[in-house]
Amino acid sequence: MHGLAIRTRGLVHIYHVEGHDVAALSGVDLDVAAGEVVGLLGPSGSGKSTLMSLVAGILRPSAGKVFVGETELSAAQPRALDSLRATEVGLMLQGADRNLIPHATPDGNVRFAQHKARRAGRSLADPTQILDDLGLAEHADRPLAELTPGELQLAAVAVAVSTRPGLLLCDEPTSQLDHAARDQVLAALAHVNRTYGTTVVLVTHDPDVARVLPRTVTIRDGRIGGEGRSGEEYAVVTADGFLPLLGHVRDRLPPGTLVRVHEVGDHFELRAEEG
Ligand SMILES: Nc1ncnc2c1ncn2[C@@H]1O[C@H](COP(=O)(O)OP(=O)(O)OP(=O)(O)O)[C@@H](O)[C@H]1O
Repeated sequence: MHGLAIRTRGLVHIYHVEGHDVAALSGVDLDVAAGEVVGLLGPSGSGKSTLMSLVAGILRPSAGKVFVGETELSAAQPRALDSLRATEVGLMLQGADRNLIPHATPDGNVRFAQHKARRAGRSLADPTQILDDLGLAEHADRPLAELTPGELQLAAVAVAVSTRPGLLLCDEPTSQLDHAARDQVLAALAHVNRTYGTTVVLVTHDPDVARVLPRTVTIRDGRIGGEGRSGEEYAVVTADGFLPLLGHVRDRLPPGTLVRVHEVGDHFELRAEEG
């Protein structure tokens, strides 16, 4: 069991595009424990993919810190980031085909994905075993063109976990799949988490997927806008003491509203000033 924890502090990312800046993340404090399964939710453009790329070490933050396990990615040398990506962090991009070599079989894909780690002297699970674990034993040697979308996504999971990473990041792993295939992919991710202790973070837009996850984190406008625990929504106090309002409350308390915070026994009440 060797899951990796994630910790981000004051994470900011700004893209510079044709002379102007786009702030994709504006201060994200996120803790994911080793061995957790967490869903990242949020509207299109809220910063989910940017956060995944920062945690994967593909992008460097404009400010703030990202830790994966003991490694501070924001301060790591390019070579250390390369090695982390080749062995410790598995990344599944959106769309199975972006994670697979088209002319190789599932078995060939897993072998190729293991190549760098094997050359570095790591002892790795046999590709047959990995594909068997994910229910792809019968398809190991078939051309990808003969596989269903669900089987292709399972092959992408096999590739992403081929070096037994401590952290698996998946960008919309169940989009464009029918319900049966979606459930198979979720079961495969749960299996990887349970069996290897891998920490799993997945981006999803599917409310049915969000509902079955033990924890969800919602990104809104480049910040953590709320968290869900088994379907219940919570606001989260940030490291610097801000409390983002959840959607429906936000609609009723426009910017500039004066709010009193009353301590009433063991709980707090928010009271908006009239007028
Ligand atoms: N390579 C880039 N160059 C410039 N701006 C970008 C780039 N990637 C993302 N952005 C901008 O950063 C913001 C956050 O984008 P990001 O892709 O992280 O959001 P997202 O929540 O993953 O969206 P989606 O659900 O549509 O994938 C958006 O305003 C987006 O336009």
